[in-house]
Amino acid sequence: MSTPLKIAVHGAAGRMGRRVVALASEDSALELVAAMENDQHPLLGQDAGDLAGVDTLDIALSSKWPNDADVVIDFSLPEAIDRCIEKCVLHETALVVATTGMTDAQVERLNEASESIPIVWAPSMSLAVNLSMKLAQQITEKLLDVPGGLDIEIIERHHRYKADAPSGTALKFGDLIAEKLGDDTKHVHGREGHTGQRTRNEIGYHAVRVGDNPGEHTIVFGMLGERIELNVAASSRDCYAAGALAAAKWLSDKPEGMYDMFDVLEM
Ligand SMILES: NC(=O)C1=CN([C@@H]2O[C@H](COP(=O)(O)OP(=O)(O)OC[C@H]3O[C@@H](n4cnc5c(N)ncnc54)[C@H](OP(=O)(O)O)[C@@H]3O)[C@@H](O)[C@H]2O)C=CC1
Ligand SMILES: O=C(O)C1=N[C@H](C(=O)O)C[C@H](O)C1
Repeated sequence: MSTPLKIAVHGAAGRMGRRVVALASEDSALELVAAMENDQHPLLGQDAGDLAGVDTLDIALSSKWPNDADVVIDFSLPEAIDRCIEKCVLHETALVVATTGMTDAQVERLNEASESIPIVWAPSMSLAVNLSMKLAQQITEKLLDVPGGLDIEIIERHHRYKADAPSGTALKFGDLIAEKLGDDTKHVHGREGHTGQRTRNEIGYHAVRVGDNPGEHTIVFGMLGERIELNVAASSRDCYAAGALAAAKWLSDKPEGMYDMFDVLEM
């Protein structure tokens, strides 16, 4: 039997962090070596397994950075990401970044970090979402010159607690579709008032926040006379947690560089 991969979870007491800890605890190829949170977190000191609703793992929630992790999996907040990047570079630890809503400056720092450590960065770790992204590109390509023109709108739905809008996934859907539409694509966020007619080259984004929805994206391809709606919806957070763990395993033998879930899933 080979040695388990040592993983640390950053944001371990969060909604996603707890699911990553829970799924990792069931996987003999993985060993949780640290569960990190901010230094003011009220649950510091509690066992990560207990918090995740699985067996006690003897790993206390802590703000201390581990020095024995092979891969850090980050599901935290933009406020927390800078320290995470710094520490991974310092300890030469591979990093899976799932956090969304980062600033351009943070993305730049992440790219710089990828010159010295391997990083997987994706706004959605879900297999179905990443597959849908490829399908959205194919549909766009096929419909580009449809008579009467093509209108693309992205509707995302998430739980009421989500802090960023639109979702990182919606933005990535938009960027990938824009690659097919052309350089003059305009990204339009919501509409209100006397907007005038829709222009040909825009992608509209609409963020819905309702109840406990773990994440749903609908890409509407509207034409004159018919429409396609590509819908991908999570029924639990485990699709993201499982994807992040697969990314950690995939990343463990990779050289420094920036990778995404298309690389992990070989799409
Ligand atoms: N790529 C993907 O597949 C997915 C990405 N996400 C993204 O992951 C992120 C987390 O989502 P979710 O779990 O729902 O959010 P939560 O708010 O439940 O979890 C974030 C956790 O990070 C903690 N945190 C805050 N500051 C720090 C710090 N300095 N160091 C360590 N941890 C810290 C928070 O603590 P506190 O409560 O004290 O603030 C909280 O426990 C979001 O950006 C979300 O969009 C979510 C799902 C899938
Ligand atoms: O905050 C969430 O919950 C999610 N965030 C990610 C995003 O912003 O794209 C991924 C997923 O949709 C769930």
